[in-house]
This record gives sequence, structure tokens and C-alpha cells, in this order.
Amino acid sequence: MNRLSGPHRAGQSRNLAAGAPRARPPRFHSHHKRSDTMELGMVGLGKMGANMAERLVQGGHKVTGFDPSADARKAVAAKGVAGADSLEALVRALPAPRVLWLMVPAGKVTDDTVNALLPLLSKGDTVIDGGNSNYKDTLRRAALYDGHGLGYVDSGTSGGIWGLKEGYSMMVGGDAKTIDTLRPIFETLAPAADRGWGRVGPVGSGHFTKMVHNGIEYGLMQAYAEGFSILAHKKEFGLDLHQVGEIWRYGSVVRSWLLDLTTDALGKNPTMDGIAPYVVDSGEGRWTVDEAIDLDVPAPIITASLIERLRSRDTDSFSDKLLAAMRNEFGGHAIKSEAK
Ligand SMILES: NC(=O)C1=CN([C@@H]2O[C@H](COP(=O)(O)OP(=O)(O)OC[C@H]3O[C@@H](n4cnc5c(N)ncnc54)[C@H](O)[C@@H]3O)[C@@H](O)[C@H]2O)C=CC1
Ligand SMILES: O=C(CO)[C@H](O)[C@H](O)COP(=O)(O)O
Repeated sequence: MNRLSGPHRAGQSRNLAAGAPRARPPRFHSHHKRSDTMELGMVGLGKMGANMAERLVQGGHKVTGFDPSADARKAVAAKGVAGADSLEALVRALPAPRVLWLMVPAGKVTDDTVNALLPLLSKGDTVIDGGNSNYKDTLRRAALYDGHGLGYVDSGTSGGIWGLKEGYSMMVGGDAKTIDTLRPIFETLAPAADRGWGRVGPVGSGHFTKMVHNGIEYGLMQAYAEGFSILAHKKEFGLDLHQVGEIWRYGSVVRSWLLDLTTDALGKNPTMDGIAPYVVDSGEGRWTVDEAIDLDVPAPIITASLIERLRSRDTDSFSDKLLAAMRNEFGGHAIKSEAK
């Protein structure tokens, strides 16, 4: 494995998380406290990849990054991340056996990247897909790589734009020995070397676990949004939603990081002024619902949360108009006319 000289200071990853507001003592201790640093390539230097590359550099690793956007490459250069202007140049810059972390949009871009890397890599090299890929795509890509003697690891990654400071939570799938060689990378990216990451099973299981994590995220988000909306509609009490959020953040049963962020958003913009009521989804929720159906698992909350997102985009609902028309047909109930 390509190790850089010079030990990575013991506990360095933990120091990175020292500013985290709600740091807790570790619940378990790793027997593999590595002091190594590594060299790796980061493909995709957007909101996630750029910060991950920066955190790795802060942890003493050597990172070369590729992104088709020259601006993205320039932004990370200032953080100590070397730049490559093509995938070929990136692969050439890395010592064998190579390690490449993909942090690109799921779907076609990931497929294109995986396919373009295939002829450039050599036996023993490993690709880690840290994006939100569908686990079925991951199984297909891993089988392709396995056939060429290449390692393929999936890391379901959570932490968003806060990961640079707080560390990332990583659900890792793949061959246990391969993952062990990548330990210094995960230990640095995680909130602490011995927590917030782990091998969850064979390849595919990391993305599967992240998919369910995001399904849960949809349900939690929906519950907070509905609760605050009920509070907002009780006009006679004139409730201050930011204040309520702040109260709930401490000691309440519903306190969470998501509530912290929700409260922050309410503090900045209590009436959600200027925000269109349109909620995007990137696929993880619908894959979770598909999977629940395939496995005969009832998942009504996650399913309803997904449907609510779809509903948010239906600003001229045909079904609601048809419902009003039906009531008129059977009961002669009045139809409210559309404002012209
Ligand atoms: N933003 C978030 O909160 C999280 C995102 N993810 C996942 O991480 C991945 C990256 O997400 P973000 O950084 O948020 O997206 P982003 O849109 O900010 O960045 C994606 C980057 O990939 C680059 N890119 C596009 N085509 C490329 C190609 N062919 N080769 C190399 N780079 C290419 C783009 O120029 C861009 O800089 C996605 O799979 C996303 O689902 C995972 C966890 C959280
Ligand atoms: O993985 C994430 C958070 O955990 C990403 O932010 C993801 O984009 C969220 O899912 P969606 O876009 O479907 O709301």
C-alpha cells in the first residue's frame, strides 16, 4: 500500500473534531490505531469532494484532485490539494497501488467515471465510490472491477457541507482486507478515528445502508416540517418558531442535529420568505420505498414523506380539480372557481 513517510499524529482525526459542539466520549475503542498517512486521488471537487479532500490534507494525507471545472480545481489548490486536469493525469500522478475516491453525481456521471477509469487502472488499484449511488449500480460496477482484478468499495457518506469541520459518517461495504488497507482514510474523514464509520458488509451494503439512512432522513424532515407548520398556523398564540426550536434543542425528546439545523433556518428566515414550496429528491427516498415494497416491509412514514415531496411540485393539481368535479357530480357540491 502506498504510504507516505512521516507518521500521522496519533489522535489527529479526533483533534479535527475538537470544535464539534456536542462531542461525546467514544463508545468503543479501535484496536487499529494507525498512524499512517496515504496518497489518494479525489474525483469530483464539488460541495462534498472539495471538503473531503481538504480534511484529508489536514489529516496529513497527500491528495490529488480532478474535476472538469477549472474553478473547482483552483478552489482546492488553495487548500493544499494538488490538481489534475484529466482522469488520465490523475491516474498518472498516483503511485501504485492506487486509491481513488469518487465524489461525483450518482448515476450517469458515476458510470462514465467508473468506465473511463477501468482501462487506466492496474491490478491491485481500488476505487471507493463515496457518492449516493444506487446499491444495485454498485453491485454491477463492483463485478466489472472484480473481473479486472480491481478493488471496489462503496462508502455511503453522510455529513453534508458540515463534514469538513465535524467529520463524516461512513457506511462502508466491500472486502474486509481491502477496507483495512484504507483505514487511515476513513479514520481521518470520520468525526474520530474509532467512531462514525465502519464496514457494514460486502460491497453494495454501504450504499444500501446509506439509502435507508436517507429514507429515515425524509421521514424525520417531514415530521419536523409538519410540526412547525401546525405551530405556525395557530395564529392566536403568536408562537415564535425559532424560540420553540431553541427550547426543544435542549433536553427534549425530539432534539437532534436535524432539529438544530431546522431551528437555525427558522432563526434566519422565520416565515420562509422567498423559498418556493418545491422539494426536490435525488432518488434515495424512492429507492428506499422500492426496496421496502420488494422486501414486504411496511414503511408508511418514509413512503408518505416521499409522496409529500412529489405533491410539493404539483402546483396545478389535476387530481384535486378532478376530486372537486366528482363531488359536484355526485352531490351537487359547489366548485371553487380558479382565479383568472
Ligand atoms: N451534498 C450532500 O449533502 C451530500 C452529497 N452526497 C453525494 O456526493 C456526491 C457529490 O455530491 P456534491 O458534492 O453535493 O455535488 P456537487 O454537484 O456539489 O459536486 C459534484 C462535482 O462533480 C463534478 N463532476 C461532474 N462531472 C464530473 C466528471 N465526469 N468527473 C469528475 N467530476 C465531475 C462537478 O463539476 C462538481 O464539482 C453525489 O453522489 C451526492 O449524492 C453524499 C452525501 C451528502
Ligand atoms: O445524502 C444526503 C444527505 O444525507 C444528501 O444531501 C442528499 O442529496 C439528500 O437526499 P435528497 O436530495 O433526496 O433530499
